[in-house]
Amino acid sequence: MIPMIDAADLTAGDKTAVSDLRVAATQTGFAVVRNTALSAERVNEVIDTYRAFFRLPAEEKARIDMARTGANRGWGAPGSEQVDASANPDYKQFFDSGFDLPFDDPRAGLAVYAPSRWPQAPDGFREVIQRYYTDACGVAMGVLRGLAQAIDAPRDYFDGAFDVPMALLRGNYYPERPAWATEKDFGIATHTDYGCLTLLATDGSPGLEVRRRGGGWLPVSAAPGAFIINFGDMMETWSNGVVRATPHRVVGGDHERISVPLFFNPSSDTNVAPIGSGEVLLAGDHLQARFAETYVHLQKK
Ligand SMILES: O=C(O)CCC(=O)C(=O)O
Ligand SMILES: [Fe+2]
Repeated sequence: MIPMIDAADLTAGDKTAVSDLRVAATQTGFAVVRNTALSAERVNEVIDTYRAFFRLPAEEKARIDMARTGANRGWGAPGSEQVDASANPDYKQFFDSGFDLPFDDPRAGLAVYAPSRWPQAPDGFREVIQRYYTDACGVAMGVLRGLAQAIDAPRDYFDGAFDVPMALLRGNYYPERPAWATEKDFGIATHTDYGCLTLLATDGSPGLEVRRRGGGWLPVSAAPGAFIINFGDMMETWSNGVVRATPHRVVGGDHERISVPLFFNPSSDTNVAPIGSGEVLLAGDHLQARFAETYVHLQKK
């Protein structure tokens, strides 16, 4: 069973909400969070906005193809991400945007803070996506405060680490599963997320499957307005394995599907080495290493 958590209860420190989040973080790996500051209307607007972008001709999207850059901002064409080395590159396409650094920030040269690349169409795309980015980061921070409490740390434990978040907002577009797809082809192949917390909105249709600890796959879906959350590799490392990163995938089926993950990651100079280990592992290096493994254009050949 995937826990269902009320965000307002979590903010209030409600015991049940906190203990449900503890179960999600340490056992099931996934939860559904509802009653956040983001309404179903807002999420539908974002999904419709991404859909209008994905419907543009490929030549148009190619003008902001991330493959021509050394970073991961803009359009990711089908086949541009390979999250599992034993599977083929994913057949999904996607659009990634990131945190807007002030222009004089000394971190401006880092790929993890690369400037977003915006399409000329559809109208209003940038405004809708940036507004959602800001508000989704707020919702994610609220979940992290609950997580801190759930793992017996002070509620503000993570706050200082996320003031310049390497947060990446993605729109995923899965077409109908292609007729040519083999058992090595996926919408997105089996993977764990790379960062700390993923806040996932979807169009409500099924497709996501979560690996059960005992084996097998559990379908998880949530209507727009509810969010699927899970934890990534960085949080697993940082928490000394207390919080777990859980593998998941989308095989794809007979319908198109849009999902919108916010990958919520701390500032690049955060030490995410296991707490108490005395080691140093910078969040920026951790994240960049995972990007270099999985984005085809960043893979070392
Ligand atoms: O589309 C989904 O439901 C999951 C997407 C996902 O796992 C990802 O983008 O990391
Ligand atoms: Fe994922």
